[in-house]
Amino acid sequence: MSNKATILDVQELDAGYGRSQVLAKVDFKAPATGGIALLGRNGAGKSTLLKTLIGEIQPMQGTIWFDGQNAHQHGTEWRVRRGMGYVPQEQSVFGKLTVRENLLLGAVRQKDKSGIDMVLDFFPKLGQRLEQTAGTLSGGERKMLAIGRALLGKPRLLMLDEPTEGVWIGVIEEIAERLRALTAEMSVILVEQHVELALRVADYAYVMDRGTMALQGPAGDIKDDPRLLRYLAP
Ligand SMILES: Nc1ncnc2c1ncn2[C@@H]1O[C@H](COP(=O)(O)OP(=O)(O)OP(=O)(O)O)[C@@H](O)[C@H]1O
Repeated sequence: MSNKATILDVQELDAGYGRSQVLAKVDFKAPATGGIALLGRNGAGKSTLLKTLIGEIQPMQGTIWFDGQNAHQHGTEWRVRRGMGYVPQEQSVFGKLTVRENLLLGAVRQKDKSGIDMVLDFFPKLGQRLEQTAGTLSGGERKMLAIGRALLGKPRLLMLDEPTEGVWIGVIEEIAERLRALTAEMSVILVEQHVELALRVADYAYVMDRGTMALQGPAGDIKDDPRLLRYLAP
């Protein structure tokens, strides 16, 4: 990785569910700005890693340094306040509330609501749907709304778990372009099944295999690495 300032530094992380260990000795870093792709076949441990980083899962071992502080002593709220943003894989919008109401909830801690205009500039499609309930949006629009809400928290590290899952190809490109733009301003960690797209958005990539980090390097190198296909094969 380049010598840009590091915002996230994960060392020898073990984590899992109850007694079942999923992650083993995971080392992972993210710079203050730039895109990181997190790849690997189904079940490799990508979502588990993001959930551990945001504090939904307590690590069994290892350290998570975020912004120079040991996040271990702190829960999800501290991490979000300190600048972590997280868009989970599962639906993360309120279906019965309108687009506007969903965004207002994302900005609830801010006195200044101008962040909402910034999100609408960023995803103009949402502006056309402001009074529509989120449950009536297309899959792609819902993903945009979830990303928009996360952006309202003014994250410095944005973690996205499969933001293009179930989204129509035309909208996938729009989301990818937006995420690429965000990498200039913040650290973006992207878990994706669309490998080619992820490697376009990201500058650097990690590939997981059965709970371990199997491969890492600049996105351009990983794209051409013959081992990539092996780690992605079902
Ligand atoms: N809540 C849970 N309780 C127990 N085991 C779980 C739980 N969630 C995930 N696992 C297991 O942890 C392992 C890693 O799952 P994880 O969701 O992190 O993989 P992933 O790489 O994100 O896969 P996908 O691409 O399918 O989302 C899998 O074996 C999975 O069955």
